[in-house]
Amino acid sequence: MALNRTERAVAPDLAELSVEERALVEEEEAVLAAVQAALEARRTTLRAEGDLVSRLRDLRDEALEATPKDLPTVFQEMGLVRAVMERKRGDALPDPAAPYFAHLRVREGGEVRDYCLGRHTFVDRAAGVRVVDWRFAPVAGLFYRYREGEEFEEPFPGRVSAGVVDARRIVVIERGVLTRVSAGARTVARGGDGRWRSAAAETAALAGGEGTAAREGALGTGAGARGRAAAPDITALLDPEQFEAVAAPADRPLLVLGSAGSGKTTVALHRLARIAFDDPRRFPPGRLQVVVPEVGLARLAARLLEPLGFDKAPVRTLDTWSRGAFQSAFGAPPPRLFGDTPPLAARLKRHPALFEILRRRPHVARERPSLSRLRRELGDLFVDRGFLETVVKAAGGDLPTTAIEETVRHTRLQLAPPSDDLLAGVDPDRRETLDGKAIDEDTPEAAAGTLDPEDLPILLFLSALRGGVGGRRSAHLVVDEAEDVSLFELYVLGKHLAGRSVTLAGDESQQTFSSYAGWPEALAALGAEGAATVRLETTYRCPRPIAELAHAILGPIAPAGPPRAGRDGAPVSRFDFPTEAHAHLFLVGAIRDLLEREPRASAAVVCHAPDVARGIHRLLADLPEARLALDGKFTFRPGVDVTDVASVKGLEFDYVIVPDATARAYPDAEEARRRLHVAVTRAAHQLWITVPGAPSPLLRGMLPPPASSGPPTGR
Ligand SMILES: Nc1ncnc2c1ncn2[C@@H]1O[C@H](COP(=O)(O)OP(=O)(O)OP(=O)(O)O)[C@@H](O)[C@H]1O
Repeated sequence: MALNRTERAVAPDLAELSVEERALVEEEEAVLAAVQAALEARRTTLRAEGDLVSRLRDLRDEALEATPKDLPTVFQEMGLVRAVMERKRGDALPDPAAPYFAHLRVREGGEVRDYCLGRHTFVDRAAGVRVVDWRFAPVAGLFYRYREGEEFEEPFPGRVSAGVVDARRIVVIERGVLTRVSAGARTVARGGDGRWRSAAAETAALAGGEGTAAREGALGTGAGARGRAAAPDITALLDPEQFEAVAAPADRPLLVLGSAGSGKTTVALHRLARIAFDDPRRFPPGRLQVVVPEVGLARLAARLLEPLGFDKAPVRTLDTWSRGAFQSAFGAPPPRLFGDTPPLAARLKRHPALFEILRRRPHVARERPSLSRLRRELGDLFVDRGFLETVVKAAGGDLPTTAIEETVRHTRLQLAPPSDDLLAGVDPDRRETLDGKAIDEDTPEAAAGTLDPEDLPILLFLSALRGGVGGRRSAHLVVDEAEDVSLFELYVLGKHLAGRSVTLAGDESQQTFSSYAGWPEALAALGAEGAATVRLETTYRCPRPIAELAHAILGPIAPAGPPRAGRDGAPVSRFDFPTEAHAHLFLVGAIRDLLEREPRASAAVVCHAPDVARGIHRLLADLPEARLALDGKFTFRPGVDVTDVASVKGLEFDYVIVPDATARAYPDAEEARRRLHVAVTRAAHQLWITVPGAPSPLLRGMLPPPASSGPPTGR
């Protein structure tokens, strides 16, 4: 039987696709081939420029030895070579291994044009190739604002362009090879075997067949399996709402709100990149600043900024930033800090009530007070019971009265002279204990002569209030996870900003300190009143079952309205055990199994406290892919990070295990609700919860598995 033309033409790697899907892949492969050929041609020309450089060098040598008669000819040729070089020099070219991440085809009048969106601009008009930087306003506007098939009208330089979006595709190119194409709801991907499949078929193949993917009781959904095409570049995925926030005018402060995983960090960092692109003279890299509360998020933000063009990322944690600001303000590094502020004293020192009282306090000094005077003043306030009572009262029940005594006692210890001073005449050897430690280490006296980390922003605030700040000012500032940034910190950050170009991103449901005062108050402290506000509505990180559970965990403090999850996903699994030992053994087996099956996956065991993390990590210590990641020390490599809630804010993992959802770890209290909510919303694909002992009341509504079935074994 004779084959018709279409059947005969099917290449084996496209055989599993429908006719439309095949056409899609063939079209995108043609676009890629054209871009790569044009890039290769340009590179050849630039290589010739290398020849020109050596020719210029030779001509210089000739000029040194040339006779006066020959000299004009040599100079003339040097001039010619230089002119040719100037003409050929272009900006950095796109990387041929991944030259762009999206393709847009527009029809305007009778003319059809293809644009590829990438991180550099490269145009070869003769070849019809236009790779355009995503930050370039006119084309980006078309790509992010319109869907395939829609009519558009957008201002282009000097004209208004109107037409139809013929094609809008997101592509993944890995090592120069097209591996994924999405057009609207349709996605096709190239598997590890080189064959193209539709995305649904791809998932089933990776996870062992339809119906078994992401099944309850099995850890892993195939997200980290070998041979799976990479996910699209996040810059290609920005939704219209996110793009409007990214494109918001540079000089108006912007407040970005949204639930966990709705893209707040993504938007804030893309906005920074776009602002810097639009006006590089006003916003050079050295005058951009990103400040976040935690080390883990600082590391992540630096990684996210790399593809946006920032090799040396301007990211700092609040702690590092305030140390630097301290040095600028007082001309000296901060004094010795006490690492373990009693919790209630720490809460009081970060509380909005204290900020408000200090802000309103009349002060008579005309000039900026010295550091020692400010330290004395602060010390006096923190041992003044009357003053502290006013603060606690102003906190309206948010601070217990016991905070007063705890603060007074702790400050007294800090104000005492250090034992080094008292023991000045004593032989140094006798100032050590038997185990070689300083005589007051691990004793209450260790606080003597120290400040708390929480004191630095207060001192900076008091200093700024009375005489400005030192150091260079930023041209644009991003503050992420702003719900955990105190008003003192925001005030001082604001004073270090040259204008009003700032993005504040946060989610009040994720506050883990007592410092959150409300967004209007935060903006006022920062000096960013009148900010435009955008509330991102879609939860992208977590699939629906996790987003719904996270909402239920917040209970009475959840925002109104259920979360809008971007996609469906594996159900959340809960396993109950009589003891911690049983639970740990089970988890360790499941993790070992996962690492074998999905070596490219990232997983996190998010414990309520560091000592639980240390215990679980000991059971996995023989695996190089299992890392204890406390204090934000994440490497973002595949494998499993065993960590605690305090370290994971702002981060995400393919799979998350909460190993200790007990009533003791997560009681029915607002703080526990927020902490468990932060833990579960780190999961991008699947969430497991184990309960060793009495279950947390926050899991109400999430039924344990039927007793008869019991937890599955890890292997
Ligand atoms: N439009 C989008 N389409 C698909 N994925 C997106 C989109 N926007 C963001 N994401 C992805 O969602 C995840 C969460 O984004 P991001 O970290 O910016 O959210 P967030 O709101 O800052 O989260 P958190 O509140 O937990 O800090 C990231 O993996 C990001 O790449």
